[in-house]
Amino acid sequence: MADVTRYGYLGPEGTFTQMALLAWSASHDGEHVPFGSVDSALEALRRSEIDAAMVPIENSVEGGVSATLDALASGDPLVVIGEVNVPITFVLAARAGMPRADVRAVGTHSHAWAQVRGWMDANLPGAAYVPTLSTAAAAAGLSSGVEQAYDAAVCAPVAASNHGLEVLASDIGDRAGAVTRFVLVSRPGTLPERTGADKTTVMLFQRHNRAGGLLELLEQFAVRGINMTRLESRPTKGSLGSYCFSIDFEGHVLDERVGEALMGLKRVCAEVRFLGSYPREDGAAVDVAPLTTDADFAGARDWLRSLRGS
Ligand SMILES: O=C(O)C(=O)Cc1ccccc1
Repeated sequence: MADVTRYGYLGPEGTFTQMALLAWSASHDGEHVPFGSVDSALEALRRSEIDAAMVPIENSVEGGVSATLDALASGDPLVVIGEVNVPITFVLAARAGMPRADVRAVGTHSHAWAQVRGWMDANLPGAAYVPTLSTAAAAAGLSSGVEQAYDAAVCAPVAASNHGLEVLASDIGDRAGAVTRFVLVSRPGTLPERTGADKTTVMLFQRHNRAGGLLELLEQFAVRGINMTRLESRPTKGSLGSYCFSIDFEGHVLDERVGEALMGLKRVCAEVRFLGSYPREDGAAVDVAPLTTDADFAGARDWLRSLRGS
């Protein structure tokens, strides 16, 4: 019997991360294994207990998901092999019979809370926020029969119905059209094919904190016509004021211009963590700038070789 791919995800059932994995598995078979946190899923992946893990990486309202960016920045290397964008809608749910006006504390994931704060201020001012490991964990807590520190949950509609909760308000996100981007992470050794519509993710550690230091990193992309799609700084956690940069950019490690940019970064950075090249979910082909095609780079390399007589 062929081995079954084991996909971990931030669970339990009913999380937005599970929705991303279900979207992925429409075209990829496998077994789905829930984990209580992003860290525990990625650690299980590092220990080879699962083959890949679906985790949230950024959303259109709150920006980067620090737990994921930090877990990818240290520890044994992992690589992104795919991405899934999920439209997010939140409901406020509680045990049957709980009047909305009586809600005193709301349990949810920090990223969900950040996206409904405006609605909460306007509709339940004074309600306390109780952080939970995921939106679905907040819903599960209410139906568990165990006393919770909150009396309502912000979660996906499916999590409310899975747990027999009553929806007190729908579509409570502050921004219509909010989208979260999830990535499927695996161990190095799996390099998805180049499609011409790819992204690459890296984590860059600066050698020196000095004037123009960040510019020195960014110009490695600019001079090779590479467009960045996400740039975030994260503390290295070594000392106050010391940062590393998490960057997504268009292109695949097999593209000549990307290879040259990575070599430039390797020269000027203290450390370059390659976090994978993978197809864009939207399939939008990279717009290759003039004079940065594979042929342009190969031509220049052949010319140098001829000067060197090799
Ligand atoms: O808690 C969840 O359901 C998650 O999958 C994490 C999350 C939370 C809020 C928005 C997007 C993802």
